[in-house]
Amino acid sequence: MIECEGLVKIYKTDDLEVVALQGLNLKVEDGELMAIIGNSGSGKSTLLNILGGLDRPSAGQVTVGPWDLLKITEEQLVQYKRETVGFIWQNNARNLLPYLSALENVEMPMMLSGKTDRAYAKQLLEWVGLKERMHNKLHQLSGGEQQRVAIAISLSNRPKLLLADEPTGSVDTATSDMIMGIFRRLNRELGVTIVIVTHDLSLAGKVDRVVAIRDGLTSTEFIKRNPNIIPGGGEAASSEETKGLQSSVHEAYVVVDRVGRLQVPKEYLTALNIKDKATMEFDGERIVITRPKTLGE
Ligand SMILES: Nc1ncnc2c1ncn2[C@@H]1O[C@H](COP(=O)(O)OP(=O)(O)OP(=O)(O)O)[C@@H](O)[C@H]1O
Repeated sequence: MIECEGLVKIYKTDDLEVVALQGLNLKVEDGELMAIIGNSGSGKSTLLNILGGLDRPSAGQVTVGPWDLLKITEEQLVQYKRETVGFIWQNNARNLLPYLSALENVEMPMMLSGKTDRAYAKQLLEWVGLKERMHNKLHQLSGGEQQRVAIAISLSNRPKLLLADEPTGSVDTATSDMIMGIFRRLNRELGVTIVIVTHDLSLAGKVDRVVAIRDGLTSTEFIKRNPNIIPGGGEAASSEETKGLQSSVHEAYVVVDRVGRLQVPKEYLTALNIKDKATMEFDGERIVITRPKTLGE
């Protein structure tokens, strides 16, 4: 579904250049329910905005299904956003129309693409648990309910890919669990590929795979353990921001890209006082990285 290779995004302001993504690699299979985690400023939203067609990449490769998002024309981008991808933000108020009912809100994007389907709109609201509230105006609904309307809206044009930026960021735990339950059901029953961006580690246990981003690069991957496999290993990629994921649920892997690059967690380097050089040895089974002994110590 998604393939990013060497994806670069540079934001240019008057006298400053920010490299938000610096050659990121990511592959997401059709029908996956996965999360991207990372600290503030790591590039998560930048990546999601690119995948959602809201922002243009600077270089590298990024494809979503048949669409090449680097080469896509403005016209095709409109079609892509309408047909392929659905988007959910943390704060959806700006995307909802308060003077319309929940049902009318869900029908709005259908109308814009000329395919109104009331029965499907109602079904979506039923799926998100708002069957009884569909005729209520938006302002009569709670924040959590509005968030669920937003999920229904994001699915109104039957997208194959759903992108969610901190979808549980401003709701309580019960609502957050409910939203994750809806995602899982949509994923299992409709086969929608879902990518969630979050800094909330507790969401991680509720998805099949987690990819950690650090400094605009994918650094670590956590894949749900097969319960039949006896736990062991998986310590290789732990770091401060992902420590909570070293649970019995996920197995951790450090991401090695096609040319053999990987990221060493900053705290490992600090602990060993490794700055710009290290010694690497292969002992037949392990690759051992140590502080260089010959460099002026
Ligand atoms: N429009 C922009 N112009 C300039 N710099 C930007 C812009 N958008 C993001 N950045 C910078 O790019 C980097 C990555 O930002 P991004 O919003 O993708 O991070 P994030 O991981 O989503 O963070 P958060 O969790 O705080 O939203 C940051 O250094 C940010 O300051």
